[in-house]
Amino acid sequence: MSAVQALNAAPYAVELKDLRKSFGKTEIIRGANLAVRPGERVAIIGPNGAGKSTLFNLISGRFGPTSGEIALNGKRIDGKKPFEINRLGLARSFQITNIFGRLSVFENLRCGVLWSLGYKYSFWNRLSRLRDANERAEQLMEMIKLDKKRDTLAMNLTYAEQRALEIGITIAGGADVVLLDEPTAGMSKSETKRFIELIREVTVGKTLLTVEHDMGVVFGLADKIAVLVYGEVIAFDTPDKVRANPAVQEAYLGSVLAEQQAATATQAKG
Ligand SMILES: Nc1ncnc2c1ncn2[C@@H]1O[C@H](COP(=O)(O)OP(=O)(O)OP(=O)(O)O)[C@@H](O)[C@H]1O
Repeated sequence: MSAVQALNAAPYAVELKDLRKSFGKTEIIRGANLAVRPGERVAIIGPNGAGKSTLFNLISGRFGPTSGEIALNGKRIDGKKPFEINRLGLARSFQITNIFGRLSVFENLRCGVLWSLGYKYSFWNRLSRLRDANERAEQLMEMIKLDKKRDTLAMNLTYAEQRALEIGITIAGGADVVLLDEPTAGMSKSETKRFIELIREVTVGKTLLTVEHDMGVVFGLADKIAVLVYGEVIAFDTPDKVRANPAVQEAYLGSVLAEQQAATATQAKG
């Protein structure tokens, strides 16, 4: 079997089948289908209110679907709790930074590692003896390029460094599917560029799903783009094909690209 055949035979990393979610009488996710192969980097884009965050909440188990199926590496996960899904290999970071400000970079990462190993608070006084956790935290710190800030309290890091730390905590448990919600939101252009590079590096060999509004990030990071409009995936393809897709142009991308080009032109003039 060739490598390509083997990949095609492997179960999808994430698969959604006719997924639906209603809040009260309003159906927000309306029969979404998606099949993401292991190792793919996928950006989910779509207009405000299309249901992107809801989709993430369904995949990570924060909400249960009204109907339909979600599978992770071929195993059904719909209806499971977030921590169970996490143990099965899916990790998610949030738009709101989820770190301990009064702990150092190293301590934050070590907490992430220990959490993933299922340690309890009572073990924390023996932390220094947990050599595996320490080693893994050191490795993570190098991966996210914060090794020079090892003992800095998280609250004293820059915003971009805090977001990097958060990604380190997210991947601490070794999940092979990573969900990042607007990873570069609030960053400057140069920070964003560096951050995309960092995300690429730390997710090598992993499956990545991001929700993203910034088309620069989408086209710089994604192997494939899923376009969500009114709770349905209307296109799922490579960036070039999605860009050229008339249905996507009409429903979303045409106006967004025009807006972003206009904003860039205004900035250039100013
Ligand atoms: N817990 C909830 N209860 C009721 N309605 C909700 C809930 N969560 C989301 N919604 C509604 O679902 C719709 C989709 O919201 P969602 O946040 O998933 O969209 P989105 O595509 O992520 O939007 P944005 O790009 O603006 O972040 C919105 O109309 C929102 O008000």
